[in-house]
Amino acid sequence: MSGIEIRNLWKEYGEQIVLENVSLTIAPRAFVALVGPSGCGKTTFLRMILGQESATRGEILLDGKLLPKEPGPDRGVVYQRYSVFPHMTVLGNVMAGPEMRSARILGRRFGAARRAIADEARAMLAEVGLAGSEDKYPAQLSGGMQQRLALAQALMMKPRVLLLDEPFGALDPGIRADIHALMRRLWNEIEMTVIMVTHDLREAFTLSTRIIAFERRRDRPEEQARYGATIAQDILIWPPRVAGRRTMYEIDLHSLRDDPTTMGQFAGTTRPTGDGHAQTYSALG
Ligand SMILES: Nc1ncnc2c1ncn2[C@@H]1O[C@H](COP(=O)(O)OP(=O)(O)OP(=O)(O)O)[C@@H](O)[C@H]1O
Repeated sequence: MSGIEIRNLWKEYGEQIVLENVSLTIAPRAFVALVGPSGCGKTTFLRMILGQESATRGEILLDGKLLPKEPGPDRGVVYQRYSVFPHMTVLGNVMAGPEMRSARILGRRFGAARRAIADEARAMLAEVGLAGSEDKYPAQLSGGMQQRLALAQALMMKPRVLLLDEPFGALDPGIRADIHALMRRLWNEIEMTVIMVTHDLREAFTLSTRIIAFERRRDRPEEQARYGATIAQDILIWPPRVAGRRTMYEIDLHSLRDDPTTMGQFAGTTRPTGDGHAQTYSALG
């Protein structure tokens, strides 16, 4: 399981309030898209879940336990660019994380352990469509291939939460469609919760189970220091998507009733009414 609970989270940098009182429950295996205007704190929010930034106030819990203060293998991340090591081969990049972990546990890497990691890395590269590129360096790959590599590298650590910061933002539309299909397959197959920052609403609707929009409700310059961004919209994708179940007919809608991913706890959520139609609640009313 990998449910995330965010309780009354605030982030301030000096005088500037970036995030204001964000509370959110994310169900295990949800795919949440995070949208909002530039500078509203999406990356900051992701970095707090990753453990690269600490909250000024509030808590983040993963499966009911407070998140450790530093990044760990339970949380993987892919950025728009520069997620991979340029001086390592494709295979080396994918092996690096597990090798470091096994070196820490065993003191050094034994031949058999290393071979097992290499086998797993090759299988992962095949999974993301990079079989045959094992000996290349990242600079020899296209942008789409580099992002596939970054995904493979993150997934090798078997994260419970995968954080994506505009991972497909720099790709051409055709390549982006291919990698969307890959991303959807990986989310269906692997037990993980995904949180993705994107500027592309179409991408958000294509991939996610739920869209969270951050917005600064008061945005006059003199108010910026006193008010941060918070959740302005919480939109359920309808018909619902559930990881591992590809069609609506495989989804037991009644079992979803207590699932915040699909039922949405906040104003602005689109809820199924039970008769197959969606009902949208006003965001601010
Ligand atoms: N380390 C930092 N020190 C001070 N201010 C910061 C720091 N990191 C971010 N900020 C500020 O916090 C605000 C939110 O930044 P953030 O990058 O999280 O926004 P964003 O919504 O991801 O923006 P974009 O969509 O443009 O990537 C910005 O005003 C930014 O300048």
